[in-house]
Amino acid sequence: MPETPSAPVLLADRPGSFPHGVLAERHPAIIRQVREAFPYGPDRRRALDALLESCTEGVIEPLPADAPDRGRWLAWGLAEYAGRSWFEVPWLWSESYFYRRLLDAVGHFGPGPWQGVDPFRPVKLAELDASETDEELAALDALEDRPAEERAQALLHGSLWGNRADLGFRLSAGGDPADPAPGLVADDSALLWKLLPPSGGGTLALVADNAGRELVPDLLLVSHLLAHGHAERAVLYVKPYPYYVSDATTADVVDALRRLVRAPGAARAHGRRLWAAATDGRLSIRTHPFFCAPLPYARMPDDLRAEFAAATLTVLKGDLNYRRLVDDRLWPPTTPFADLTAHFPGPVAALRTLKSDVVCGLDPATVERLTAAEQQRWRTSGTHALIHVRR
Ligand SMILES: O=P(O)(O)OC[C@@]1(O)O[C@H](CO)[C@@H](O)[C@@H]1O
Repeated sequence: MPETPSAPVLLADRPGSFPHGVLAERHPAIIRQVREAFPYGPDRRRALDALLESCTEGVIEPLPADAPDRGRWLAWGLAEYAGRSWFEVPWLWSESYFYRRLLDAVGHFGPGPWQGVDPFRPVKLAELDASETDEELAALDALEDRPAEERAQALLHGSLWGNRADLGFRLSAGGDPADPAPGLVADDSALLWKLLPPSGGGTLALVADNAGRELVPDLLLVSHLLAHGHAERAVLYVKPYPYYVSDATTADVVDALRRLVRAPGAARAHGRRLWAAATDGRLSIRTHPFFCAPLPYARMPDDLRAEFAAATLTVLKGDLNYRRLVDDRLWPPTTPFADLTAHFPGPVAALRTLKSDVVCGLDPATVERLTAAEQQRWRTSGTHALIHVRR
């Protein structure tokens, strides 16, 4: 296979660019949101103010000498980047490290009263308990009398668009026959179903993204795939600690399962099936430090590589996982997904709404249509999505 020519690493050094806006506006807003969401004492508030100063006017600070994962972060690049501007190192690196520093500021790693407290729990619970979630779960009942194949496709789209926190169970029927799933810029779902056929058995690895209204449809998809034999086992990978505001942890999986079990109708049946699958081992929850690493998946450690190699298909959810899977560079959008994921062990799929600049695997006509209609906005507006699969 010809070597894929490289492309520039995405940086946040250009005011007006999307990455710059995330660091310069979104991160300060997140610090303020967290600071107001909890009755933190003066020490934590001072630490949050110091982080605000660092990430807007200052430089990347090292972790405290007693940080439990200091060695890991030094191996991930902290020795090289400490002392430099947040805006001049790879955007993926500085964005990811911001969340590690935020957890430090709120005392998440302890020791102390805030050890283990998720600073994003209020926003996660608000979303999970929102009335929209009730409506979206009620939509499941209308699915029940549809053919299994149609339910599978609708739940796949529910998981895909859940990444936009818009759970709309998009039935493939209805809509414009010419474009049954508006907003999809690439759709390899036919290959996904070839890799996960009904009664195919095997193991699905699903690398989750956000909690709440993305994790619920992810779990519903897993429930269907297990119930209809598309997979004999499912492994749900979540983050080892709170990350990127809404990324799912084990606590969030439990909250989502409880939300399903206490819902009426088909949602409750899914919840009970998933709870049983988790207790008998058909559904495992796993995590790994690398899911909070500021690095592309091409650099994953061997133990995680071996787990994915053993899966029939690994599905990575969301924008951040996509950026890490294909490497956060400004690739030509028509660069083949298979080329950029040749490093990944075993068949791999990405279900992602486009919320940042990186994209690949699009056909030229699609790029031309999108650019003519929206210049470059289609890359970051969250109104488009893709299903990429490489066998
Ligand atoms: O992985 P998710 O949750 O889909 O999205 C995460 C993310 O898109 O949010 C930020 C701004 O949208 C990006 O920097 C980052 O990639």
